[in-house]
Amino acid sequence: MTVLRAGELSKIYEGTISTRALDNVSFALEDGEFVGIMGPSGSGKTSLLNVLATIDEPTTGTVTIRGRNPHELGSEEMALFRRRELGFIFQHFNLLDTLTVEENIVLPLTLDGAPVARMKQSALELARRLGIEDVLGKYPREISGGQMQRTAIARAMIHRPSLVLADEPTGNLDSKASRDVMEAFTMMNVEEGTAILMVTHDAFAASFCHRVIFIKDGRFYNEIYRGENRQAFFQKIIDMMSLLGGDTDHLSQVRL
Ligand SMILES: Nc1ncnc2c1ncn2[C@@H]1O[C@H](COP(=O)(O)OP(=O)(O)OP(=O)(O)O)[C@@H](O)[C@H]1O
Repeated sequence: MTVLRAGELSKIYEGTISTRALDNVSFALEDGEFVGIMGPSGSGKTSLLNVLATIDEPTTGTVTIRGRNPHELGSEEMALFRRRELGFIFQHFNLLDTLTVEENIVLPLTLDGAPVARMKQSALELARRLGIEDVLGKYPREISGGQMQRTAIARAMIHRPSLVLADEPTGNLDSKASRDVMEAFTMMNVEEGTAILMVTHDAFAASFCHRVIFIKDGRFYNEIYRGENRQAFFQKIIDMMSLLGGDTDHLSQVRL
């Protein structure tokens, strides 16, 4: 079944000079797929993610998530839809500083009024699987970036959303923490069957995806599939990034 469909999406920002950030972008994500979006700086990746995440409206075109167009929902329905169907993971983790790791993880369930014992049990199970059970009682400022991002992953997973949208999830992490975080994404994808769409500049992170879609100047440019070998895929991604041009400072050092 199709989890997410982007149908001929265009986004124009009006201003003194109007900018066409997205130009007729179409693609679909099937159940359980893990897909990366890459492209040079300014190619429209964030605009695309914001439209898909219902944070922003497309100028034209449609977004369909599990057969429904969230942009057609009223604000209350939209809030519920986002909370139930979607998980979000950001570059800056977006954890609440005044809550412990455990409280951050169960936050979506708290909003739904779930029983405390069940929430604690779910948080513990997820924390074990993500290797963060030792820090459940700590505050975000007391843990590492990799642990913060795994906390954010646990929080996104606790609702068992059908789709997780991630924006540069390894953007603030060193290579060891990036690997842990990408392994956590893979666990969520394989064990829970969660479909993931991840925007990234990081070829290492992208090499964990099944497929990477490249965009340039707001348009679909190409897509490549992983196959069996992640190292070979990493090289193909690097080659495609050099072909695309644009900023290459984001090219991650080789860390297979
Ligand atoms: N709110 C806005 N108002 C006007 N123009 C915008 C706005 N947001 C983005 N743009 C423009 O739209 C284009 C696409 O930007 P976008 O942020 O989607 O690209 P990106 O691929 O995510 O870039 P980066 O990799 O640098 O984050 C750029 O030309 C940008 O300047």
